[in-house]
Amino acid sequence: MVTIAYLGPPGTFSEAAVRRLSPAPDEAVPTRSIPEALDAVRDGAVGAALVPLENSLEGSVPVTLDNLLGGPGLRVVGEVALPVTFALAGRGPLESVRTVASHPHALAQCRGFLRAKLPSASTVEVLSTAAAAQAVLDGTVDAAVCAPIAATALGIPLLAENIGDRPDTATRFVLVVPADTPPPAPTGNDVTSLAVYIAHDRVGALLSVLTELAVRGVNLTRIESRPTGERLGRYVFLLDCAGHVADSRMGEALLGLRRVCAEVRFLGSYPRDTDDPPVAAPAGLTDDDLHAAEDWLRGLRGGA
Ligand SMILES: O=C(O)C(=O)Cc1ccccc1
Repeated sequence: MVTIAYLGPPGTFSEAAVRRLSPAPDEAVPTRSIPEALDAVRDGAVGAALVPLENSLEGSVPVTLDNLLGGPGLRVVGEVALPVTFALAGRGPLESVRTVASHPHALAQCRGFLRAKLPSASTVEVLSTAAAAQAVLDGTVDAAVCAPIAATALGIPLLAENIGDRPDTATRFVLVVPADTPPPAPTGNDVTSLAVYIAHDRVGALLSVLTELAVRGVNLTRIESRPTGERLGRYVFLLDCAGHVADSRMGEALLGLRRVCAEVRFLGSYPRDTDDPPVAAPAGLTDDDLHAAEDWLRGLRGGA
């Protein structure tokens, strides 16, 4: 039985994402914070953690990225893309709300509503959307931005529904396990996540990273930088590349990156949670083209 830690308490979007993996009820373990969920994997207290990584509107969840990069011993083996809709829950009426609590990412995605409808309310950042609903129940804040189900479970009235700045946002969660776990088998629609430390004293260092991928026909699906924390001007680049470490093209690209970067950390290869097919490799850059070229070279060298 693999137990999965998630950002609790029950009623968070993280719990909804965990349920998509269908663990038995006692196999999903709520934690107070995202670092606690990841540390529970490092300590061996649970077999895996499912943590939010990025949102289609607000971008990355820095605490997840920084914890994955800052600490050793973790690997990504899966993802869940979850549509999220936000409600305002609290004791009404709406005009009497003075304080609104939620997870920072949820508050950020409802900025338009909060500015328009509650311009003089103060926002209070808490560890999760369900913790915000609990704070309403405890009487420490007037309202929470949370999933409708979190409010209903606690018997808190909904003051407004679908309050996100866009109706169609999705959050991407990643399934994280101990680093000595081998990657799952390739499916043909996979993603490989890397942390790349460029050679800072080289002009064009980032361009050479992108070139190593492009010339091998590896499609970059996400790139962002985070400060390394060493000093101003030092960044690590987080790349998501379409493909699996077992694919020939990806292997070639990794060999290239290893040669031009100060450090390359492999964070994992795992199936994409999408119905969209992968972008096809350009002509001449498929794995078959690569194998044909390898055969040709072997022939030149007098091999079989
Ligand atoms: O607080 C939650 O419910 C979470 O799971 C984190 C989160 C917050 C906002 C959008 C998606 C996930």
